[in-house]
Amino acid sequence: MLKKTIDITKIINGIAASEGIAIAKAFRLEHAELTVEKNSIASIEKEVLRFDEAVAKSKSELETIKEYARQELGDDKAEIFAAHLLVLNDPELLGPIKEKMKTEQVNAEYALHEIATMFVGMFESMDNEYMRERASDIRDVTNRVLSHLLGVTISNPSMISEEVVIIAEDLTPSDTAQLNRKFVKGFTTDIGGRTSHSAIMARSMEIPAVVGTKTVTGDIENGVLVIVDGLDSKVIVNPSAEIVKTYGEKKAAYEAQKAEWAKLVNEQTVSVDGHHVELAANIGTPEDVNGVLENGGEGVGLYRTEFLYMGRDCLPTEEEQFEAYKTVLERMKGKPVVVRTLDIGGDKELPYLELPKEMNPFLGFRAIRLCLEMQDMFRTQLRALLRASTYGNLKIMFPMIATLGEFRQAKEILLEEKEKLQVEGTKVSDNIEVGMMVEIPSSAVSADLFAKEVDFFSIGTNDLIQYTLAADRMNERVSYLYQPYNPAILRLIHMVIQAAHKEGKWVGMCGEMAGDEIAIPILLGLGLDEFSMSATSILKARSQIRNLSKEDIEKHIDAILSMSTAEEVVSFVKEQF
Ligand SMILES: C=C(OP(=O)(O)O)C(=O)O
Ligand SMILES: [Mg+2]
Repeated sequence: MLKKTIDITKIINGIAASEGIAIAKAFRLEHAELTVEKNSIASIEKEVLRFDEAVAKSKSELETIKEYARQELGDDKAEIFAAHLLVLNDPELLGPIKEKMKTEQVNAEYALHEIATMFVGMFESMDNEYMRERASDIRDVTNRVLSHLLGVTISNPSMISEEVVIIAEDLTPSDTAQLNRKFVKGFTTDIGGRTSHSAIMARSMEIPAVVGTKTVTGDIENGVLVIVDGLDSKVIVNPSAEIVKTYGEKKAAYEAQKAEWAKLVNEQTVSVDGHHVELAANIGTPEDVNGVLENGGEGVGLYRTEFLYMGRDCLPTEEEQFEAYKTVLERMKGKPVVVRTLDIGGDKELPYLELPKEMNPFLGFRAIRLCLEMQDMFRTQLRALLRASTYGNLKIMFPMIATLGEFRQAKEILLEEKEKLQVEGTKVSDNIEVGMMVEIPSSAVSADLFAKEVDFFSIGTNDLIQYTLAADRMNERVSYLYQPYNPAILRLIHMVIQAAHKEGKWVGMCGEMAGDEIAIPILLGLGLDEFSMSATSILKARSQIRNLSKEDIEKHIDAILSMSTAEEVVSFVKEQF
């Protein structure tokens, strides 16, 4: 409900979900009130039929939206609706609803609402962001069925035919897929985070978006002028003519800059003084390769394979995994693809493994520790990888290596599976590099020992920072300690690169720090060989590196490594480079 009319300029802060600036009139996307009452039913057969009809209508609508999404957004985005259709075919959801109708003699709306609320609550309470996001899928699908039962029309954002900024509590995946880029210039929501479906889709559609503002629907009326600043995480309501002018300039400058970056799509990443580094992308699914190619990625620096294992109720088979790895390798056409073996645990749970709850999951039974114990699962993944290795330039890396013993054991298992495959007559590439993530301080400190045995390192700063400063990467209350430029982190990175180069090995970085504007000059100066980041950051990073001189930065490296605080490092980099 709208709280008040605003006619003065107001700035609302949120989370930048998609870069860029949008200036247009507000369009409130309101979802119809779906009020559910509990009634007793005389003829259960008729009520079940009414429910089945509502499900059928919802399916047919979803088929239409899926087709629209396929044409406008591509196959991978249309897959979301294929997933919604699966929900509507899922006996684990439909069964309990019908059961409730029958046993309690209640109306379909009530039974649907009760069971859906139970499932949504269950997913939302999971300690895992990916699973929590699935709650919104279930809510989306079941609301569609409910609207048919209640005879209420739900909003249809594809009908928008003038330039607008969408204001919504949240955008469901079906809302987002229906957005026409020609008219929808940006959007802003009360809830959501950077990894919600709507945020991911906004980035792939390149629609500027600020999510998680908490208040936009309470603060913005239809038709009011709104600026969505997806560069600085702000929404400006009722801007003055002067602010509109300033933002018009900021938007033009950003677009001109993007057009400049786009010219670099087929260029090499070479510094002013001729030093080449590789800019690679982090991916989670084979579909993500589209973004890597569109943004001129020189390789895949981190394929997070755990997504293959998530959002399902059993382990993926060797064949399923083989197909996924083969697709990525083939589509990258001989460019390096670093596949990380299963990194489950911590914030990434697999409910079907039914592992006991731990006091400190980030310090617990996760990643390589789990794989070395659950060897059947690990060997299946390694076999799929080895079989796929002949389709491209595969490199395998193990996550969360704390001791040399773990690396040796993991490599040993890999070699055993390779030998078995060869005995069976299956071809396996002979040039697979085997490396490890450096994300635990023990491996960074002892990098000289590891460097003798690995083919490469990839520094995982997301975890390395949390373990070095003992600050949970998910806990906002200790986020002040999550400091990429802390002297301890820079010194560890320096040690790892020095140790690897001494043994003639290459070093990459696949933590978020690799795509960070402040970190890039320092990492270049420290000698990092490969920077792996989200695909949409590649062109910007390439442009930055092409304007830096490695030799120049090297002259300042000792000074940077001697600085006492992260703040000192930041102001020095801003001033110098
Ligand atoms: C890249 C990393 O791995 P993840 O974010 O998947 O833990 C890291 O820890 O830096
Ligand atoms: Mg990690």
